[in-house]
Amino acid sequence: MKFGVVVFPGSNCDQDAVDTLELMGQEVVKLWHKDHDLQGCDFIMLPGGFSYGDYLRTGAVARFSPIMNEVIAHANRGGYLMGICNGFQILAEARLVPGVLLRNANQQYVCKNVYLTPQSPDALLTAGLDRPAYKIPMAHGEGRYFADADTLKELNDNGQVLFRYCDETGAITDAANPNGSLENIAGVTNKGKNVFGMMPHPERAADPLLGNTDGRLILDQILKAVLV
Ligand SMILES: NC(=O)CC[C@H](N)C(=O)O
Repeated sequence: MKFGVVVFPGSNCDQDAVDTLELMGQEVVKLWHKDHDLQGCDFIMLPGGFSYGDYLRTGAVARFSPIMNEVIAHANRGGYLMGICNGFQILAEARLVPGVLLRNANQQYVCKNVYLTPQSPDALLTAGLDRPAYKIPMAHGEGRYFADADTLKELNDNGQVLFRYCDETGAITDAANPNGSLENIAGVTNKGKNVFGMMPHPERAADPLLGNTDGRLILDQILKAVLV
């Protein structure tokens, strides 16, 4: 599987994503936001950062970058696409996943480790995860997931919630919700389950040198797509 990591002006987790995917033994190229060529990549990753300085709303400008035409076409063809943090914000702005990311409830940028419990029984990213909780770092100011009641019902009914914030035992509590996200939602997928968005950063917890490899356990799930 060939991976492409899109670089927008203001991306700052693109190299973390590349390093992690290389650590996982994958072929990976960077894709410049002004290009129109996905270079034959099977899996596109939108990395974290502050694309276009987070002006207007996070992800609102990047969503109109030239390469997004091809990224959207790729997703609409059923191609795999994942957005992490700012990448998730861009996916939401592009309406490739349901819902929006609002300013954190405490109005602050929050940077800390959180626990995530996998929810979707049949999404590529979560179906094979068997632990109650994974420790993953988060770092954002606009990560409060929100969707209207109908959308929320649809997400729950279709198994489109990927992760919820929880405590270290996997219990989904208000105290474990770091940003006021609706129903502790930390990540969602689209109806076709080929587009994944999550706020915390698995790629920052994937190298043993960094002392936490829970993120690697999550990202390894992607590789199952090559085996089927
Ligand atoms: N690490 C990130 O991608 C977070 C930055 C993001 N633009 C924010 O909400 O603050």
